[in-house]
Amino acid sequence: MTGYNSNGDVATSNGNHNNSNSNGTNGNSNGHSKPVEYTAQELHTKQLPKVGNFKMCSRDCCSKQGGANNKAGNSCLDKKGGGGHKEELVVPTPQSLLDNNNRIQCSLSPEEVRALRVLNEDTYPYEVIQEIADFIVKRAGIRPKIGIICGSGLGSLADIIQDAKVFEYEKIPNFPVSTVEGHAGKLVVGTLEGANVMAMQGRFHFYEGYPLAKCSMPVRVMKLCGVEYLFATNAAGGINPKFNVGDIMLMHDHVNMLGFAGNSPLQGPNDPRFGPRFPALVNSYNRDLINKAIEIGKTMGIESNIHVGVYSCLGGPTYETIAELKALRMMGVDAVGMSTVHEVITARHCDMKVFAFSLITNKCPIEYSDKKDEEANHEEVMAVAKNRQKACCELVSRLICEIQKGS
Ligand SMILES: O=P(O)(O)O[C@@H]1C[C@H](O)[C@@H](CO)O1
Ligand SMILES: Nc1nc2[nH]cnc2c(=O)[nH]1
Repeated sequence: MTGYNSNGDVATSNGNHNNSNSNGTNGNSNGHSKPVEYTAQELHTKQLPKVGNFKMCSRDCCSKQGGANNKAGNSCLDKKGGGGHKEELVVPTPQSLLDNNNRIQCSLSPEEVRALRVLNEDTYPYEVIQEIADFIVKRAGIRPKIGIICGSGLGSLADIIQDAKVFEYEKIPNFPVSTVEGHAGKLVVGTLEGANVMAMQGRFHFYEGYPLAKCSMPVRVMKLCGVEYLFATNAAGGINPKFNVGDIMLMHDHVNMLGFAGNSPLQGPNDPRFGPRFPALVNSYNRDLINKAIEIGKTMGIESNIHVGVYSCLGGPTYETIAELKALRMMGVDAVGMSTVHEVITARHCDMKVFAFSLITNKCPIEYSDKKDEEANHEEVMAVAKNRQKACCELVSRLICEIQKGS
């Protein structure tokens, strides 16, 4: 189980379950095999053994032996030979964790309980975010000024960072894990064009099962690390008929479809140390940076591939129906995706300057058709992103260079 000591070092997170025996169990004295220990992150991911390997230990079975309260150690598991479940990893049922007074038998340390609580809460307390930021800054040895979130297939934006210190999400205490192809799950801290930067190679999406506050929690980590500018990038479908595959749309506004449905990364109690209860979102996208990016596009000779437009985030993971795409177009949306908006809201809430762009990876159809090749798919999204990574990297680094010149 993950815990971390006062130095902020991860105590146990190497994925080795040293306490386990060859069955993957580590029997304890109350008659139940204590399951192999997992880090908080592992509990949340696919790394757990298949359920097929488990044998559930029922209350009936164990109550004959004294149940979870049986301190004598003579449960079904401990029987040598006949009758016991010894051959298989046994996971206690919820009922079997209760003692005779229906109280939960719990042998977790306070750190383990805290890690599990953080894992299960929708929002992160300020103190936990501060701890994550301290963990990163201490190990990176620098305070980043610019935060970059790499969109699907755009992880190479982080590969151009110099003197990079790389943190796997799984090794950062209380950090979620990336589950989507094209999102490596690494935080890269270093320098770019002389600026201290940190980049997320992999973001968190609502459709992965994370609540929005968790999806955008790293933006708050960035803030507490010292980040002033957020660069958010994404792969998106082009709804504006003038957009072509491979074009770049600089975001100047968004339509928050998840917000229309009553979902916000700022839901829940507001912590004024981050920002106000009711933040305004007009002028969320920094005009100065948009204008600079347009100028950079001209000098790169790609002005005809650069647009300024409105992005909308849907929950995903499905791509849109024709009726949805028509509705979005009527609302003034130019490009549609499954991310970024909640990150921008979180960044504006804590007063970061925001620059964001969409790489148009597919043209969204607006007429019904039987043509399979007009349907969006993630392989195409990734392939287009790979093709355009050079232009995206150049745009980002030249814009950072401009920021550096002005500071
Ligand atoms: O993380 P982004 O928004 O770049 O990824 C987009 C949206 C989905 O995650 C995926 C669909 O292909 O690409
Ligand atoms: N929602 C959505 N996300 C995308 N990401 C890349 N392309 C698309 C798309 O067409 N729709």
